[in-house]
Parts: sequence; structure tokens; C-alpha cells
Amino acid sequence: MAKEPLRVLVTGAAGQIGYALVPMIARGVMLGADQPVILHMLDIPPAAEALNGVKMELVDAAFPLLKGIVASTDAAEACKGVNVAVMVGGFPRKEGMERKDVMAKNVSIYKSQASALEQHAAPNCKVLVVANPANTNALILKEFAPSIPEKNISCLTRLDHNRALGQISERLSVQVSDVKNVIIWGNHSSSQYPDVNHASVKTSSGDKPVRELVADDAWLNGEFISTVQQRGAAIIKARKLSSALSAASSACDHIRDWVLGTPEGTWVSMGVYSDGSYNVPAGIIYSFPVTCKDGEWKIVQGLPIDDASRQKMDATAAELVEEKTLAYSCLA
Ligand SMILES: NC(=O)C1=CN([C@@H]2O[C@H](COP(=O)(O)OP(=O)(O)OC[C@H]3O[C@@H](n4cnc5c(N)ncnc54)[C@H](O)[C@@H]3O)[C@@H](O)[C@H]2O)C=CC1
Ligand SMILES: O=C([O-])CC(=O)C(=O)O
Repeated sequence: MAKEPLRVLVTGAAGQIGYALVPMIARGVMLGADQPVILHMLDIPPAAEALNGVKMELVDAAFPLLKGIVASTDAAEACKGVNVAVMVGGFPRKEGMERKDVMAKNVSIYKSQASALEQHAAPNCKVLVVANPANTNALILKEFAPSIPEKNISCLTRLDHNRALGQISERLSVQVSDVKNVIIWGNHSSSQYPDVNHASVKTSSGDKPVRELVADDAWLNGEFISTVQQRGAAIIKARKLSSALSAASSACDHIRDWVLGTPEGTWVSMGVYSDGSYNVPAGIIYSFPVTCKDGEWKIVQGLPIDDASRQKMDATAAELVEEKTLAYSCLA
């Protein structure tokens, strides 16, 4: 029997990630090739005409799984009954703006959209925040939507995770699909810690540790980490625009694994509300290694952490604690 359609909200749908993301969702990349969807797209009034253009293109593409489109500049209407919410809408940094100015704009957007989701989304709606500062926007959304369970609110660090897989695959000339279990710890910012200490590569003689195969700790502890940390900036330099297709694809990976489960023996990175695991301060949204089953994520426990990793994990946590304080001062 055909499945009932799921309603998927994309905010900032007239922007560049939105433009890459909505056709992926309508093709079944996010929720599966047998899962019909109704797309809800939200943007702000100045983008209404562009949003309507995206809607026209979705109609023209005649996606068999796409059972309806809601395109709106009204948050309450856009959030109505949504099962999945991908929050891409936000205010990008403009020339001359301080970090605090960007933070102020975005946290107030996430505060008001928290209320719209809380009041209008379907019960058990899963929320993924993509817009920067992604971890702190997700935290604000969580704080101002107290009736949404905290386990349902996450932020995107899967792009960083996929970037780390990509770098290892290039370095070893192996298929990216044979590399697994890298970890992104912390913030989706240049303080993040891409960790390969538990990562492995599938070979003809079984899984082998990435450290053993690369056999170059100086590269793994230096250039590899900074390349992943700085990849967003490198894309902006090359394209004069920030990552869009890779961000959209990673957002699909994030939701797909969360809803449909991670493969046996594989974990992924998700920004989730810290419960104090690995001595990360509770009360921030921090990227951890997680496995997913039956629509629930669980932090992978018990991984040994060496001193060098500890320092990097603590530094990115400290940045998130500072961002939290800054965000609250913007809302005061
Ligand atoms: N977490 C991650 O891995 C990544 C995050 N990003 C972030 O994603 C966000 C979106 O990036 P792009 O699509 O390239 O930006 P964009 O500027 O092309 O699109 C943003 C869209 O959001 C809309 N918007 C602004 N305020 C809104 C509101 N209150 N409600 C609904 N929509 C609103 C804008 O009108 C625009 O259409 C940025 O914050 C960017 O920094 C980008 C790449 C990766
Ligand atoms: O750096 C940016 O503004 C875009 C971003 O988050 C990324 O590409 O990781």
C-alpha cells in the first residue's frame, strides 16, 4: 500500500541551499524512494516572487513523489502539520557586520520560528537547523520551543563529516563509501574537531584503521584537520558563494539516517543537545558521533579520547558556551 505523504518544511527555500535541496527532497533522496512528500517552503516577503518561481519549477519538474506544495511568507502557515523541518533561512553576514550583529539577527529569527514550530508542527516533528551559527540557532530554537522534545532538535555537522570522509578518500585513493566512522566534535565553525582516531577503511582484507593506512600523523593532525575546518571558507573563495549542493546533500543524509537508521557498525556526526557525554558541558548543541535506529539518535559511548583530542574537544565546547552567552545577550 502507498505510504501517506510526509510534510517537509524548508525555510529560506528561495535561497541557494533551498534551490538545491527542494528537488532532492522531491526525488526521495531525503526520505526514501517510496515516501511521498508535501513540500512546505518558507521565505520572507522580499523573496516571495523568487519563492513562487521555485514553486513553478517544482511543478514543471513533475516529480512523481511530490504530492503538494505550500509556498508561503507566513511562518504559521508554512509550519502547519510538518513532520520534518529543515531550517535554512537566515541572515547572511554582510560587509562591515560584526559577528554579534549576525548573531543578533539570526537568534531573533530562530526565537520566533521556535514558537511557530511549537504551535503548528506535527507532534514529534524532527528539526534540523542548517543556518549559521547552526549550533546556537538550534539551541535558541530548543530554548524557545519547550514543548518540542530536545531529542527532536539538531543541527547540521554532517557536511563537515562528509568533508572529512572526502579528504581521507582522496588521500588514500579509495572509494568514499569505503571510509567510515570519522567524527566531527563540537561547533560547525572553524573550531570544530575532525577526529580520525576511530575511523576505518574497508579493504579486501577487512577494515583497517585510517591512521595505519595514511601512515602520516603530521598530515592527519595538521593539514587534514585545517582543510576540513576551513573548507567552507575555501568554497566561498572559489565560488564567491557558500557551499550549497554539498550542504543540501548532507542535510538529506542527516535526515535520512535519523529517520531510516544508520547502517550496522557505522556512526555519523550530528549536532545534538549535550547530556554531558564525554565531559562536554550539558546545555549546548554539540556535534557528537551518533547511531540512529527507529527514528532516534544515540550518542556513541565509550570511545577512548587522548589528550590532544581532549584539548580540541574542550576548545570547541568553550566557543559554544561563549556563543550561548552572546546569543542570550542579543535577546536581552
Ligand atoms: N551548517 C552547514 O553545514 C551550512 C550552513 N550554511 C548556512 O545556511 C544558511 C543559508 O545559506 P544559503 O542558502 O547559501 O543563503 P541564501 O542567502 O542564499 O539563502 C537564505 C534564504 O533565507 C531567507 N531568509 C532570511 N530570513 C528568513 C526568515 N526569517 N525566514 C525564512 N527565510 C528567511 C532569505 O530570504 C534567503 O532566501 C546560511 O546561514 C549559511 O551560512 C551554509 C552552508 C553549510
Ligand atoms: O562558511 C559558511 O558560511 C558556509 C558554511 O557553513 C560551510 O560551508 O560550512
